[in-house]
Amino acid sequence: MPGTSKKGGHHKPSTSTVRKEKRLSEKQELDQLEERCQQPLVGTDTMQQFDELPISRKTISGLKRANFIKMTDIQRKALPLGLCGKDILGAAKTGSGKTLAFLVPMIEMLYRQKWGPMDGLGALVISPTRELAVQIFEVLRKIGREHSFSAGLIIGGKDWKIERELITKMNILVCTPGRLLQHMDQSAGFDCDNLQLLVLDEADRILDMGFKKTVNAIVENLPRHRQTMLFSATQTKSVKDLARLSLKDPEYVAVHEKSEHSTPKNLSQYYMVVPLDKKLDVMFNFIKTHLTAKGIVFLSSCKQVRFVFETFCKLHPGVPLLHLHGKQKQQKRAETYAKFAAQKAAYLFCTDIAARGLDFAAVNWVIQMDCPEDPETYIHRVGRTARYEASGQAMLMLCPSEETGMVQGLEKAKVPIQEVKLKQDAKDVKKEPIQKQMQRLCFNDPEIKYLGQKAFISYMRSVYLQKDKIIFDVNALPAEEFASSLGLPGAPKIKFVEKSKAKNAVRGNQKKPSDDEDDDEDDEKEDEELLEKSKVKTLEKRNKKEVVPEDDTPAEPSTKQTKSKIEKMFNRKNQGVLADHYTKLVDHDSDKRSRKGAAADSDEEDFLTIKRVDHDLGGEEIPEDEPLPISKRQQKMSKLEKVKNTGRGNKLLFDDEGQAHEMYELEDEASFHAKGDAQSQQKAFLEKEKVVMDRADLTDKALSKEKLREKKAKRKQREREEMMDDDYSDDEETVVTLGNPDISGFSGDDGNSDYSMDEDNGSADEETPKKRGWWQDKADAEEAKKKRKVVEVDEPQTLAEQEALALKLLGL
Ligand SMILES: Nc1ncnc2c1ncn2[C@@H]1O[C@H](COP(=O)(O)OP(=O)(O)OP(=O)(O)O)[C@@H](O)[C@H]1O
Repeated sequence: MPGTSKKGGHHKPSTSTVRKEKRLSEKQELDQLEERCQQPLVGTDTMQQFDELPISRKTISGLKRANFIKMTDIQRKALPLGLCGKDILGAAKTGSGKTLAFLVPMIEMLYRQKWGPMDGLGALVISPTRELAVQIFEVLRKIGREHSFSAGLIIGGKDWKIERELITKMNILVCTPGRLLQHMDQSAGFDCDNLQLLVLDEADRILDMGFKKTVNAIVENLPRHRQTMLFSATQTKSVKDLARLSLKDPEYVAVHEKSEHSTPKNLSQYYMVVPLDKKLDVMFNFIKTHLTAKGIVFLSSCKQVRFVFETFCKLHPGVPLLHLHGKQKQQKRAETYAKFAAQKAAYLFCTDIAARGLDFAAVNWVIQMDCPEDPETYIHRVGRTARYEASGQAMLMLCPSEETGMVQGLEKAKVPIQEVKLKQDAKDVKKEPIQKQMQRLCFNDPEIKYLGQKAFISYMRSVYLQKDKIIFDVNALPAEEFASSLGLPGAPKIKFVEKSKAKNAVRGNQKKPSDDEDDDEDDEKEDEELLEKSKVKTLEKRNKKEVVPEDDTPAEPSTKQTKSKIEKMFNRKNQGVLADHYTKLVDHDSDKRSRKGAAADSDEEDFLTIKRVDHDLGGEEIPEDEPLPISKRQQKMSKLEKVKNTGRGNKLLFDDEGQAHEMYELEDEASFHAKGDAQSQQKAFLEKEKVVMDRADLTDKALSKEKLREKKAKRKQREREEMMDDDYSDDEETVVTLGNPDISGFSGDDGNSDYSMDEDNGSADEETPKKRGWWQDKADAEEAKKKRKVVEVDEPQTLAEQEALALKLLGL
């Protein structure tokens, strides 16, 4: 009988029967799920496990395999609503499991709607950072492993062309706002008209000013009729925000709102008042005394992160150090993320790019070297530890001027934090191992010094640009001491500090600037002015080809005369390099150019510049009373200038006797005529030259042939490599991961689902080796491969061959 085989008298059902049964049970399940989801929610509060909810077997199995059995509070509250298609505003503490609270309803909604390859994009998850997007995508891969949707990760930093092609074939996208909008604008064929569900993770961040325009533009491209979910540990309740997302009667799910604290209960939080110039010392000592810990250290700018990371690495604390910030290339960021996740003991220096959502296992400490801009940022930063049921510790370093304002803010935000005192010996001026070493590093390596100067400036700028002027007072900071602590011979002069001082002097003893609207406007105007002025100044400087002097001169003229010996030596030693560095230091335009390039594929740069619009400082002024030091570079340039002005040189040829001759000397007439008449001489010359030219022509042709051959070989090699890459593209963290096992055929995971296009292919597809699906690990794929054992034989020709084949198939 076709389709059946006989072995030991046992009847095996045919493949089509198995498929029919499977289809039927799937249909029954879908009907039941749909019915349960339509019913009013009763008793869901008491449910403990995922499998008590109307969730498909496939998802439950994915959840189980990832060890998700019991629901967390936010999941218990949000899942029933999400599964019923409600719009949700979800708020719960960091590390409480919000990711599953939106991913499960998302997968289920598409499953219940029998979403297929031809339906296009069904669900969209937007994350503020690439790292968080990757993380969400990984969870989706885990729990959705048994579903057959195609899913893609769109975060920039990868091949645009490939992304553009694949994005049109995805059912689910996890992305960062900038890159998504770019595709909406530029990728023909990418449309979201069918979108059913939109999720904004870390919604308050995505909706804040930095992403405002991008998000508005994205939302304009989405259908109004859809389900929308917003999640964050610090949720937005702004009616305006919700209106622009067109939420329909959203359910506000805030599980920890009534709890006493806004941070995880297993988190111990401390703050320490540390003078600005002692922070590096304290941090380095902390690392040295916690060598077996895993910690995340937050600083306020990329430049500080780089400086502290580079210098600490050179000081060899005895534990791996890593750094993560928005100006790194995507690949580097991904590598750092993976490395830190895998380390048991390590310290990661980072900006707020890592403040939200990142879920590194077993982080013991979160240390905030720089004060966060507000309590929300504090809550997200410390939330990188004490996740789920783990415990953790957090330390906040506050400058004396920041203490009162910040501690009050934290209290208001229900953050339980206690003060620890800095040990007296750390305050002791004589004990400054880091400062001495920093000086040495800066002295020996101009790059480090340059980084130090940039770090200094960017820190001062970040404080200056902070909104909350009660906490952040740039004039209260000990600039000179801070510069010394970085190893710099003096504080780079910064104009905005001067300006701010002057402003305060005018204000006299009036109360400190508050963060009300007017003040903000004032600040913004002032920032814009500064930016414009310094742009003009930088341009003027560049036009004049001015050499910018070494600007280590302290801000105060009195200290200018007392240049230390070390400083003078340093200046001499690194004069050339420094002149170059200083050009870089004031060349903010070029900085911006490079930043522009980076920002093109760096979303978080967008938001990091919101309140911190990158203002040029314009403060690197040339002291009028000092002669300009001339760098080697400039000396060289002036030499060139001199040579230029001396007019064109003459080319001379020297004969065997050493006599100089002009390149073209006129022959005397007699010797010219002695060689024959002019015409025959011309003919002979032309013939001779033709031989030379022909020979050269031949060599050129051979050379170009050789080059063409090489080019062709290289192209072929590249094509071969690309083909190999295509075959294994889902081995690596790609921008777009093929969510479907076979994008061109769109076959389902087992080819049996109701909406699988090739379900009638019978057993033929069983014999075709399948590509590894996006939900499968390598090991899984290998296992599946082993299971699909196929006996390969040549067509039997004789009776004996047919018998042999029959025995082989019967396993005898
Ligand atoms: N039901 C569950 N059972 C076991 N572990 C869970 C469960 N839900 C989530 N987790 C784990 O808890 C950790 C935190 O989850 P998740 O990253 O979703 O938190 P979050 O609320 O989004 O945090 P954040 O606000 O920082 O983004 C993760 O490691 C996740 O694997």
